[in-house]
Amino acid sequence: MEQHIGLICRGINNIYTVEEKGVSYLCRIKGKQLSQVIEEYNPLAVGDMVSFVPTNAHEGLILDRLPRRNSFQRWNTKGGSNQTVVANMDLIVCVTSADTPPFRPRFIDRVIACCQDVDVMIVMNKCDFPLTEDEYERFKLYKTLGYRVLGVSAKTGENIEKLYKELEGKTVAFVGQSGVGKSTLINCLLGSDQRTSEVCEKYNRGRHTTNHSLLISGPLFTVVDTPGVREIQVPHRDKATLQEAFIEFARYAKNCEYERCLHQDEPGCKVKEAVEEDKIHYDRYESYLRMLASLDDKAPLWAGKNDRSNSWRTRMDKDESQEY
Ligand SMILES: Nc1nc2c(ncn2[C@@H]2O[C@H](COP(=O)(O)OP(=O)(O)OP(=O)(O)O)[C@@H](O)[C@H]2O)c(=O)[nH]1
Ligand SMILES: [Zn+2]
Repeated sequence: MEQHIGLICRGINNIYTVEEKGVSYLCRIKGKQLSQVIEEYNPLAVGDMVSFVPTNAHEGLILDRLPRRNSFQRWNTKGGSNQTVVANMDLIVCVTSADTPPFRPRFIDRVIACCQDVDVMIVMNKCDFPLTEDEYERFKLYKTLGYRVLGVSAKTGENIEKLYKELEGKTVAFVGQSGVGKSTLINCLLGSDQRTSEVCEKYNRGRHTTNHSLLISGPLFTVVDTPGVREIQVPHRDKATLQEAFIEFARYAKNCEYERCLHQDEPGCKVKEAVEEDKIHYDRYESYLRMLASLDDKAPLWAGKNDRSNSWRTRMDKDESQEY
């Protein structure tokens, strides 16, 4: 059988929509498991390229996942493993909102830490609501740190044109807390209500909540709408790599006394010193420490830890809801 290469546009209950040259196939994984992927919550994510064989004009079987260029991963508490939300993007757009839900900078910090080798841009939606001075300062900090930031309103149309320009020619994923307006913004940018109408028809309800990722090809850019989450946790990984998500640490970290300093309580830590001297924003440091602590609780199920009890699960669930 002839092998084809396609792009995963959607995955629901182990059935994946794979697109090749404008033709869609509904595919399952051949043999139910991809041989090379064992340690992850989900073997495939939207944005993955796969090899597959069509079984008829509309269906097929997935054989392999092609190597990923990058990914956006989070910790899946229930599954006790890392979950890839989306792969192979040119840009992750972290959508936040000025109000309802309120601005949560630590959520943004975690989104940044969930990006593996992919650029992130921070978009503040619902700018028709005012920010407090403190919130504004904390938002502006991302710009100072070198991130692209933009305030927009899907409701009034403010800066939508500018956002459009940022996305042109790219494949991007919108991620963020539930209710910040990801789907509304996408509809606004694509000039359609593709996402909302599709879900409304299917479930026959007015207000929709995105419950699975979907890749939508627009005329000038491609966008993935991801399900909103109430909380997000950074994936399990080597603790020493977490500081890569805090770019302002680097210039101080290189002078820390210990080579693998985690900037907690180590003597001669220059990062901590910089925090004390207000050279690093205290809230960002606090954000870092919380994420670092959360890594202690994460031992992936696949790492051979079979001693985890129900009390462990309960603790994790509680931690997640208390993360702010
Ligand atoms: N005031 C105001 N409301 C907005 C704006 N953008 C979206 N909303 C409203 O915010 C609510 C949530 O919007 P959604 O687009 O469903 O949010 P979402 O981020 O896709 O939510 P999930 O699907 O749960 O992830 C809706 O009632 C929108 O009408 C905005 O710019 N200003
Ligand atoms: Zn240090």
